[in-house]
Amino acid sequence: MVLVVAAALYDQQGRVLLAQRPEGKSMAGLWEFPGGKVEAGETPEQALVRELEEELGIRVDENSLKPITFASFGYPDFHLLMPLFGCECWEGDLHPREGQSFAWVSPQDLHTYPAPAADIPLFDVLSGKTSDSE
Ligand SMILES: Nc1nc2c([nH]c(=O)n2[C@@H]2O[C@H](COP(=O)(O)OP(=O)(O)OP(=O)(O)O)[C@@H](O)[C@H]2O)c(=O)[nH]1
Repeated sequence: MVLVVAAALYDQQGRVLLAQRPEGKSMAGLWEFPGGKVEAGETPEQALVRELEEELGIRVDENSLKPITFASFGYPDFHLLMPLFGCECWEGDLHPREGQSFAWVSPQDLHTYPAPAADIPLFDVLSGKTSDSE
């Protein structure tokens, strides 16, 4: 099982940041939440603060990370467990430090972006979609 932690960064219009996985990585071209694997000895919050600095060049206080939901998804080669934290404040401007493209997306439009299968239930949560409303 692989523990990955991810962030839904919100701008002032309530849009969410998606990043496109660059060429050369697994699942290249798909849009996902910034984040990455939790390393040995890290809490999920510490890992997310580190990843956001490494990937986007922003500084986030752990206290600004609010748990939203999680993904638990079986890929053919590993099982992903991924808590998703919301974050509305950070320091610094976003820079694609790993060559990613960025998109600020209204929650109801998240489904129009091709994404890893594990993310689809997370898009449902963020857009307020329930099984009753399908
Ligand atoms: N950051 C992030 N990773 C996700 C999301 N959804 C999802 O399935 N993943 C998967 O979780 C893993 C995160 O790994 P990572 O981003 O730290 O590492 P990486 O690019 O080096 O991955 P790789 O070793 O698979 O190439 C990847 O397999 C990625 O495809 C998501 O929304 N955000």
